[in-house]
Amino acid sequence: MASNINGIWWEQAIGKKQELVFAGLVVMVMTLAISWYNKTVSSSLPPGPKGLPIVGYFPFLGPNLHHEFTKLANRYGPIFKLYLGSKLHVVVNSAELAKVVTGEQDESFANRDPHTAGLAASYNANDVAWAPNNANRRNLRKVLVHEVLSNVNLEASHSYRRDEVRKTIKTVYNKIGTTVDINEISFSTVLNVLTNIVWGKGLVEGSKYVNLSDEIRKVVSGVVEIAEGLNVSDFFPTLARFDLQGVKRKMDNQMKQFDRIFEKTIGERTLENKGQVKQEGKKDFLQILLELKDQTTGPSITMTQLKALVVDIFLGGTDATSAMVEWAMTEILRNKEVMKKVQIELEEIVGLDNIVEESHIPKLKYLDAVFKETFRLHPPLPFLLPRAPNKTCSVGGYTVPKGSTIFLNVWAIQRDPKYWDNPFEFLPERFLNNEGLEKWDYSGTNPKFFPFGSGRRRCPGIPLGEKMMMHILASLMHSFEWSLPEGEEHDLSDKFGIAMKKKKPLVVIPLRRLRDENLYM
Ligand code: HEM
Repeated sequence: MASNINGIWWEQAIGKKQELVFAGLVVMVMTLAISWYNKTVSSSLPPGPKGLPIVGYFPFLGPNLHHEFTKLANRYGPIFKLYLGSKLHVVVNSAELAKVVTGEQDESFANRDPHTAGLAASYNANDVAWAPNNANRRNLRKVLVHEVLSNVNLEASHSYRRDEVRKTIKTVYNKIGTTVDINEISFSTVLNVLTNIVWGKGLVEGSKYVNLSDEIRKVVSGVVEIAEGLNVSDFFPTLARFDLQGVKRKMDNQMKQFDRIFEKTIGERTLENKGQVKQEGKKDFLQILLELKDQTTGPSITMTQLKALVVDIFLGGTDATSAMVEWAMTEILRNKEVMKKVQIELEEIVGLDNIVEESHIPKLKYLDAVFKETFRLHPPLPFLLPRAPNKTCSVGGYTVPKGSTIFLNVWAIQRDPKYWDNPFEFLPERFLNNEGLEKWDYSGTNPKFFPFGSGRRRCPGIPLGEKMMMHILASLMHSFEWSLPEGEEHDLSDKFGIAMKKKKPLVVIPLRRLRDENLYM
């Protein structure tokens, strides 16, 4: 019995030993596999600067990320990586590789990884800009492009844009001889245009007309200010739930203000619509969206998507459009030859006894080239909106892991001497002379020039943005002569943000240009 027990014990001991050896072998193989994986995968990651433990490359970066990344591109080449906190970022700096990301592999790269502020400002990515590339987003984008921003709707809403531009010209006329902040007046004009296009006549509370633009201006400015701040949680996702800097809390508060405006306007409109037969013809965006929400056949949207889409329109439309008017005007005023050509074109196409109408815009070829050259040198989103691949991909022979943050450095590409002669000179003619040889438009099909993005995530607001910025700038240049206050000089310094703006705002003095005073009324 004892020997039997001993035998069993021995067999068990041998069995245990074999298990231990086996377990040891498994651990060894796994360790080797992990180290092999780490070695091969990390060595196949793009090159890039080494950072510090935990914080990564953060401490070495200045506030103007587009300048910093372009310096790194000169050192590490067309694609480089860097860790910011614990997150891997990959920066693409050549037209060839941008084409791979937004063309050949666009489907994999068409996702976003929204930061805390973006998520809170988009009703949890229920919008177009921050949503992952799923069926909901594709449906909503179709609604935005084909239903809301269709040619017919844009045409139907042209009087809103005309009225607001006329009001701005009148305001500037009343300030003749004094200073005008170009970004400020452009931002107001765009915001008023968008408020009118979205809400039509606005809101009547009791018997009082409520000016929605003022309320929306406060919220849009608040949202932009919060989103522009650096949020540590975005770079250390494990800390996100603590909301250390209160970014989520502050953004949620701003969004409550948006929501309050929505509740009031949607409530009032729903009451108005009750019992009314659906009207065809001129409708504001709110009406179009409410009808889609109630639609039982064809494309439809939820109430949350409706609100998120309206927020996208305000946030996407205002800052970038007004920044572009300011940059373009700065470049015109500091390049006397360009200014002369812009004025001659306006005299020929519009005439000094007339005001600029939207119908003139397609004929203003030189001004169009001025805008393109301005977009080349001062793209308002120098890295577009960051993307995040939904699977591990290979770009330029390097591994780009799933979920990493991708910056497409359009700022560097559009100034690269490899693609552009005299890249730092402001030469609108380059967009005219090459006609027929190269396609220059905002569609993103030319990988050397894609300030509105490219591929599935390209900006859907191009037709509206283009109409607004051309109309505002053409009207300002046609109606007034402009000069800097005495002793001031033009300054091209920029400041990275939601939209890249001038560091020093363009503040200039208008003088009357048109003969007939009535044209300013
Ligand atoms: C001059 C004015 C504008 C500029 C420079 C601009 C620029 C951009 C850029 C660079 C992107 C990112 C594209 C990418 O990641 O590939 C974008 C996306 C977007 N823009 Fe614009 N935009 C302008 C006007 C507008 C307007 C007027 C609207 C709305 C009516 C709008 C709505 C959007 C939306 C919803 C997205 C997200 C698209 C997506 O992720 O699928 N933008 N815009």
